[in-house]
Amino acid sequence: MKVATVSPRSLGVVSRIAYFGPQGTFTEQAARVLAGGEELIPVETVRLAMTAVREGEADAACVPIENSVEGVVPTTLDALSESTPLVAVAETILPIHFSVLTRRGGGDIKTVASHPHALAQVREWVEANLPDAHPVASSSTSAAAVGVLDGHFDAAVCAPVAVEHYDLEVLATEVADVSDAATRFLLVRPPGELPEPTGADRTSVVAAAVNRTGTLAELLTALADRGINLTRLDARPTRSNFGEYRFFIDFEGHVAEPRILDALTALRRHCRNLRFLGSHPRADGTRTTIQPGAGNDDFVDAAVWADAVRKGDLA
Ligand SMILES: O=C(O)C(=O)C[C@]1(C(=O)O)C=C[C@@H](O)C=C1
Repeated sequence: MKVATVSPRSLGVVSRIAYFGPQGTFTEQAARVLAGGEELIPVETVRLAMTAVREGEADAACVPIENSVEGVVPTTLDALSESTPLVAVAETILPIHFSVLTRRGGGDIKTVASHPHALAQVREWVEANLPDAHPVASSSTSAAAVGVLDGHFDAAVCAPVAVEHYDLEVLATEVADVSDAATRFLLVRPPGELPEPTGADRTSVVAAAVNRTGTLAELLTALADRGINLTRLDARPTRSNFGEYRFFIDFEGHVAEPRILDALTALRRHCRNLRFLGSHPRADGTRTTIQPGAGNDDFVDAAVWADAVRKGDLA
């Protein structure tokens, strides 16, 4: 994955950013990239970071959304689809490699703790280098460091900056089973003014489709028919009825474009519920692919033609 960052163009009034902490997480670094001079507020979980925004204690939240090795962060998807809507206004992608931290002068390493996404990215390293250590899940990489300080675990798999916050010893650096691993982070806030389209944008929705034959195919066809390229598709259970799913769909383009607006209205017709999760510039800068006949001008021309036909000016 190409790694780059994008400054949010249109953040409006954002002065307090809640982030998935505590201090020293990768998410804190992402928040620093996205924030500029804003006040950063560490919060224990992804859901609580979004709750802080929903309850007005923060103006925006920085949360991890997907990792190139371990995939999507399920708690982020679930928290985005529940309660009052939040929309993503910016994203950044960070390269991910870890440091392994232990207590100063600590003895045998029997437990190694971290966020499940982090443990999944260092499984081979742990098997090879700490064969007697049990992996233990913690709420975040920094929470694992706190756990080592408190004597709950023997080692923590952390972001390299964690050592600046926690008085621990560095056992290893540059730890990663996949050397070019990366995680994408979002800045989310309540619906309002959206960032300007740049030609290299991403739009996200969560769709609760009607439970009958072919509905997912209908959603995907609505996008394919308009020449819109998908960048991610995930399903999460609705939690209410066994076997019922919500589909999280990311695609190229911005809601300010006629072709994207046309696609959204088509998706809306096929869904029990459709939530818009934002349009913002892509961190990797990849420009939107436009298929022949599916450009914004094509959509505008076609709408003008249809309107003229409706008015009896054309046939
Ligand atoms: O615990 C952290 O440091 C985080 O920021 C979370 C998180 C994740 O959710 O994937 C972020 C990046 C890494 O991939 C590992 C953990």
